[in-house]
Amino acid sequence: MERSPVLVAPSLLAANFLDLGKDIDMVNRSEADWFHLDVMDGRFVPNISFGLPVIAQIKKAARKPCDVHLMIEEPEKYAADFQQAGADILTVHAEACIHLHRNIQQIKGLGMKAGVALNPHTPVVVLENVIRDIDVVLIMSVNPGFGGQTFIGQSYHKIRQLSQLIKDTNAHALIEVDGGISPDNAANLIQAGANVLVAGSAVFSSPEPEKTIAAIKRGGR
Ligand SMILES: O=C(CO)[C@H](O)[C@H](O)COP(=O)(O)O
Repeated sequence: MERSPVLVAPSLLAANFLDLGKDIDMVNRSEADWFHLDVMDGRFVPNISFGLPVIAQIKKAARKPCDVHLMIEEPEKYAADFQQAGADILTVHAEACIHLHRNIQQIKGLGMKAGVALNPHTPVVVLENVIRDIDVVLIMSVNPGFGGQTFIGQSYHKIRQLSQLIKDTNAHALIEVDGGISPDNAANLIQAGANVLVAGSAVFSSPEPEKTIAAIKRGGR
């Protein structure tokens, strides 16, 4: 069977917020597939980023789906607000959800695709009983909270384990990987089974960001 093409989701966390419209236009023009938007609350992760009003503004200019990654406690309190702000895919952390199954149903009930993120220390097996309900699993390949960190090599093993779980359970979830991704490791990630690659610093610190996006999509070539 032919493999579906890899999706690329530039993370606006690394964009220039003084000229955000320019970076959004670049992503619109590029071969990128989604906008990746990182929301941090200073509690679930040791950093605070941006929230609902900024996402609502980004949504007005974005011509591609908005993939919102909630690094926040009690995400269920805000799911409807993020849907209103324009999230197409809403990802919560397994570690932040006491009732993960309920949270996934809530997101889908609001008409969004449901994502579940796993921190580097969280084993894939925690998803065994919900994997068939999930649209996207986000494997964090750095500890969440900051851009520009070094990719954690153990993530390859986790991607392969998740890929096997998806096959074994006949699930349809996409495997998204986030943290320390660049054209240098894209081929290995795709080979391991990743379907969606998130990249922040590699894209927005590149002198030719559109070419970098295209290179990640083609596995570094
Ligand atoms: O979720 C994140 C941080 O928590 C970012 O999306 C991720 O780190 C991407 O940034 P970079 O490509 O610079 O590593």
